[in-house]
Amino acid sequence: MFNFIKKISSTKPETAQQKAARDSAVDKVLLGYEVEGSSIATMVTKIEREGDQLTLDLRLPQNSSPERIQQELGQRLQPHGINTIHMNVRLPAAAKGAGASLPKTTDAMATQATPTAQANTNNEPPISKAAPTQASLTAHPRIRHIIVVASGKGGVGKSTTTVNVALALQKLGNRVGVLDADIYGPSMPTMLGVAEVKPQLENDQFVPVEAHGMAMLSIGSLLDHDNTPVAWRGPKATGALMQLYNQTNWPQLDYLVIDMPPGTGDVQLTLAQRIPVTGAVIVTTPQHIALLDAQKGIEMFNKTSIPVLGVVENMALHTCSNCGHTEAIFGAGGGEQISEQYQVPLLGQLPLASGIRAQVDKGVPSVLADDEFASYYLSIAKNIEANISKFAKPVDDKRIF
Ligand SMILES: Nc1ncnc2c1ncn2[C@@H]1O[C@H](COP(=O)(O)OP(=O)(O)OP(=O)(O)O)[C@@H](O)[C@H]1O
Repeated sequence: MFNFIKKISSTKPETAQQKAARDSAVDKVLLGYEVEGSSIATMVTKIEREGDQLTLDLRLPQNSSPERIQQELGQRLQPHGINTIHMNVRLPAAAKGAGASLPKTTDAMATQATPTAQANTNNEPPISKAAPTQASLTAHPRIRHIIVVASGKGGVGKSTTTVNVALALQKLGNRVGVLDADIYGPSMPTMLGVAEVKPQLENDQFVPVEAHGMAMLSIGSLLDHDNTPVAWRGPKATGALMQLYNQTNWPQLDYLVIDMPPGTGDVQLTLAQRIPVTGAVIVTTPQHIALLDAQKGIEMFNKTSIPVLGVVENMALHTCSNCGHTEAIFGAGGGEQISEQYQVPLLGQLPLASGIRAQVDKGVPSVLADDEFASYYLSIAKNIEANISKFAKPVDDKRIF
């Protein structure tokens, strides 16, 4: 694409600690800097830093001004020790003129305060859209449906639901894969009892781990023990997740179920823009605050044109194992209320039961154990299957992974 960048090595080598601190500061600046209402972090396709030199490959929206962005980013990054920013910019077709009309680089640079910034325009055919949209994405050639399981709030039982629903879909006769994209707390390997198994690499492609007949890959397998999830925020996290999706030798699957990180931040938004998702399942508890966050999740999926397949209300009721009394510990009717408000199906309500927790802790989720809770997850899986075909995406057979 753009030719450019001569790397100038920084004078003093950084310690690992300084490097992590500076990388994290850069990520924060990128996350906080918005271009036309979206964080620029969602537009970064490649990021490299060597000392005080930062190189960014960017896909910018049509009406953005690369020059202004360089300058403003430069001002924000200079306090964090970045003195030169190299920007490789791709603009959509209609904005080709805008790119071409950049002031002559040398003059512009001469008038800029340090840090200096260099933009390179692209000789390749420009992409036709500013940011990918769901409508522009075609299905993975070997994966029929991709379902993302999301929650607005952490700790509501999203991963427990993901693993059991995936196993239930398999029990219904489907070939199923699971992608654990929860950078803040990857738990699939433990819940599936394969925490010790590392994925292999074959011809630069990950080979998913076999877990009870499912193909499983977790972001957790890429994190070192001393690499805190915080260091994976922003562009790095998105890049790692896209790598897991793109550079994995996924077998032929009817469903790939993705356990998303909780919340509605940039990582979720980027995934929503780049992975061809058939639909989203939102997990919530009946708690007021969890419901508010679930609403945000639904709205994010609506904005990114991802169909919401439905809502799962987890920890809906608790039955006391001693006296048999049933109580709505986290409130009642929240899932129904959301499903009515947003006109999305209520896929199921799960009880708060120590048995559900105990089974995932053992690495043998309820559906595998075929315990008294398995039928709840099977019913949710059946509800998903009942409607999914109407949201299927067109297949692109030419795509090579
Ligand atoms: N229905 C349930 N009954 C009892 N315990 C449950 C239920 N669902 C989940 N849990 C337990 O609640 C805890 C949180 O669940 P889980 O890790 O699935 O949530 P999460 O939303 O994925 O969390 P995070 O956002 O941290 O990834 C776990 O200990 C899990 O075993």
